[in-house]
Amino acid sequence: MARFLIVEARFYDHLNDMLVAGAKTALETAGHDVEVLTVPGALELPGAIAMAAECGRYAGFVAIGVVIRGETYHFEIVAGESARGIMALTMDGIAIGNGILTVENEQQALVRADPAQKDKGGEAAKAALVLLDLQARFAN
Ligand SMILES: Nc1c(NC[C@H](O)[C@H](O)[C@H](O)CO)[nH]c(=O)[nH]c1=O
Ligand SMILES: CC(=O)[C@@H](O)COP(=O)(O)O
Repeated sequence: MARFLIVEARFYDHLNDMLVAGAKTALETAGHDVEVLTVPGALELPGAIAMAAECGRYAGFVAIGVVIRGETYHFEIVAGESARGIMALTMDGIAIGNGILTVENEQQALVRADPAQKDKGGEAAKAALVLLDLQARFAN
């Protein structure tokens, strides 16, 4: 049993609730403990995970967020930089599943967030579990 931290960027409440529920179910079904931390937006996710990783309390992380394209270049910044930051932490050996949706509209997000449909929160949690297994396999 390990302790996981779900870090959610709470930008769209109803979509977040579904993504977090899917992630929680996947982790708890696998027998792990879960805590949830909330940050304002997807750009805060990598920094928050980096800070939490420092304390050594968590075996792995799931980043949850929703970025919906607007009218400006902001979408590219938020979508690209949040993914880049999480990938950098992953390359440092931290077990993180990326559950940040980057979509054109709310309908696309709903289908992907819903645990009964694409369940991207659960998918991200399962990715974190795989990375945690790999950490153990390659530890010496
Ligand atoms: N537009 C979206 C954002 N933008 C906010 C940023 O993530 C950040 O919180 C702000 O720039 C302050 O640093 N965040 C999302 O999660 N989703 C969006 O669609
Ligand atoms: C992430 C986005 O594109 C969006 O939330 C911001 O919208 P806008 O580009 O219309 O300011």
